[in-house]
Amino acid sequence: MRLDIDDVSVTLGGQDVVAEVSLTVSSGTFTALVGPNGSGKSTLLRTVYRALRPVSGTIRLDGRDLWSMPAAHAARGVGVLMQEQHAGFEFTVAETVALGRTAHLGFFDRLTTTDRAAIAEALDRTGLAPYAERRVGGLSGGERQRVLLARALAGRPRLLILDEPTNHLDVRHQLDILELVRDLDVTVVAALHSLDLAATYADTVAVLKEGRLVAHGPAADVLTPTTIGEVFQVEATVHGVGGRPGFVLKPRCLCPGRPCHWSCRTRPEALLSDAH
Ligand SMILES: Nc1ncnc2c1ncn2[C@@H]1O[C@H](COP(=O)(O)OP(=O)(O)OP(=O)(O)O)[C@@H](O)[C@H]1O
Repeated sequence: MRLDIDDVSVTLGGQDVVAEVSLTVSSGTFTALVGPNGSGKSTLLRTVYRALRPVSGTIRLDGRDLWSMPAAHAARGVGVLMQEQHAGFEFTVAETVALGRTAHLGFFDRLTTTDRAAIAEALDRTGLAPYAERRVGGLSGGERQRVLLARALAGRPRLLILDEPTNHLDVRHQLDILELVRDLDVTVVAALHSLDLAATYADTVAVLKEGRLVAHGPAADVLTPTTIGEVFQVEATVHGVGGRPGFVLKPRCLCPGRPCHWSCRTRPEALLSDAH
């Protein structure tokens, strides 16, 4: 599924949280969304799965306007793994993953053979088949994250929206989840904090700063020391890893000659005050 975000802006609490973002994600490709805390990544993703309506701009899925199509139709095509999403602790893993079929069912419909096959496939892909009858409440944070991914996959989406999918996961499971996602035959847009993971797994990287898209393209073109430095306020050294960039980062200190202070990085204006 091709995703076209065209000139999208979102205002929340009187602030422009996303401003005039245009981004095209080709069918079957993986785009990583990176940017500092509060740069608008989650907000932009929320507009793509119809949790938030932009104040202006359009979002199209395979050329069709997202907000003109029936909600159920949009939900069938788009799988979502949100940040800090709650999985009902009292449900079993299989029951939770089955909820991923909701958009395909009528109100009183029972699960069909197709639904059951999709659920089994999602459990299998995420390595959760042996956990199917366990209660979600008894799982670790990382295992719960995989359950939520399985739930998203059970809907057999053509576009997968992931907001920090590697949260709570150990390094091995971070790699596993991104390998899995990359190898799916779906379009993926994932907010990631790790530049290394973004560079390793994404076909393209989109960089947000203060709600604006400042760069989009292959990681090697986009994640340069200059761009990383300007966007994240860090000193970046970029080195090649198997044709993909890898990064060594250290804080950029703006208070030369004095011991560096947290506020120099978070509030440069504090440098001017006596309090610093
Ligand atoms: N309902 C709201 N009202 C006012 N401001 C909001 C609201 N929701 C989000 N914001 C603000 O919008 C900005 C962008 O938030 P968003 O969650 O999209 O950022 P993010 O890039 O995903 O951040 P993080 O990396 O910390 O998850 C933040 O400054 C946030 O405080």
